[in-house]
Amino acid sequence: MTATISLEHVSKFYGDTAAINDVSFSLGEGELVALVGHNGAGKTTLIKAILGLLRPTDGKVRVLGEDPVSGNLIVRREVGYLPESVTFHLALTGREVLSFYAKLKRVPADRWRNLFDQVGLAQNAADRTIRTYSKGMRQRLGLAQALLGEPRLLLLDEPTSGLDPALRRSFYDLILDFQKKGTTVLLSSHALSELEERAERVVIINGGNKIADGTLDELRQIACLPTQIRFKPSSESAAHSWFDGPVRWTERKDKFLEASVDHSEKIAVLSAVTSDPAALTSMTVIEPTLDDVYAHFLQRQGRKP
Ligand SMILES: Nc1ncnc2c1ncn2[C@@H]1O[C@H](COP(=O)(O)OP(=O)(O)OP(=O)(O)O)[C@@H](O)[C@H]1O
Repeated sequence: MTATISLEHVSKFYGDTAAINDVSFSLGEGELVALVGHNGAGKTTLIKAILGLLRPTDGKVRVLGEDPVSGNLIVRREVGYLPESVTFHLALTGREVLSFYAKLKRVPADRWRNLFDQVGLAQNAADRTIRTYSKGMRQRLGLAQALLGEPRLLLLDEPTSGLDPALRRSFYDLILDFQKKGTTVLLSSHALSELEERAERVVIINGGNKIADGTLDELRQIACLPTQIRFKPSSESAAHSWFDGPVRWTERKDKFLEASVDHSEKIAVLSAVTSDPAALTSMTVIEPTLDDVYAHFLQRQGRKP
C-alpha cells in the first residue's frame, strides 16, 4: 500500500545551514504522529517540504504517491494544513473565509455550515468579521479550513498554542475523529504532555536531523529510562523484608518505599511487590514521560534539554 507520506534522505540547505539533514520516515493511513523538536529544529521546513512549498536540496518526498512540488497537483486537495499562528483577513466573515478556501479546494461552498458545527463555532459567528473573533475562534476557523474536503492528510503546526485546556481537549477530540476515519495526521508541537496520550508515534528532530522515531514505549526502551515503583507496605515487618532483596528500595515520606527499576526487570519486580496484596496498602508505577524521553535523546546529541 502507498504510504500517505514518504521521505527518503531529504535535506534542505540554506547556504551552508542544513534546515533538515538526511531525514527519512513514512506515515501510513490513519497514523497520528507527533513531530517534536526545539525552536529551529526543522519542523516547519519538513512540513513545507511535504506541502510542496519548498523543493528539497536532496532526497525524495512523496505525498499520496505524488511529488508534492511537480507531481499531480490534485493530491493537494487531499491535504489539510493548519499553519502555526494562523491569520485570516480581518475584514472577512468566517463564512467568506471558508467559502474562499472551499473554492480553492473545489469543495462545494456550502460545506462551511457543517464545519462550523464540527469545530464548535456557533452558526451566528459565521457572519461576523474575523476582527471580532477570539484567539480560540480563529484557531477553530483555521482547523475548519484545514478540514475542508475531508482530507486524507492533515498537517498541523503547533495547533493548540494559546488555547485553554478545554479548547485543547475538544480540538484533539475532533482530530482523533478524523484519524479514526483514516486521515493521517502529522502534528508538530512543543506541548509534550498533551501529545503523550494521543500520538501513536513520535519523531524527534534536532538541528535538522531525525534523532528518534517510534512509539513512546519503544523510545522508552531504547532510552533505557527506569520506571519508578513506589509502594507502602502494610506493616513495619513487611517493610523490612524488602531491604534484604536485590532491588535498592529507599524509604520516602509516609513510609513509602521507592526504587528505580530497569525496563527489563520491571515486570518481575511488580510481580514480587504484588504477590501478597495484604502486604501493601498503596502502590504507584511512574513510567518515564515523553518529556523525559525527549530530554534523554537531546542529551545523547549533546544538547541541553
Ligand atoms: N527561508 C529560510 N532561509 C534561511 N534559513 C532558514 C529559512 N527557513 C528556515 N531556516 C533555518 O532553518 C532552521 C529550521 O527552521 P524551521 O523553521 O524549520 O524550524 P522549526 O523547528 O519549525 O522552529 P519553530 O519551532 O521555532 O517554528 C532554522 O535554523 C532556521 O533559521
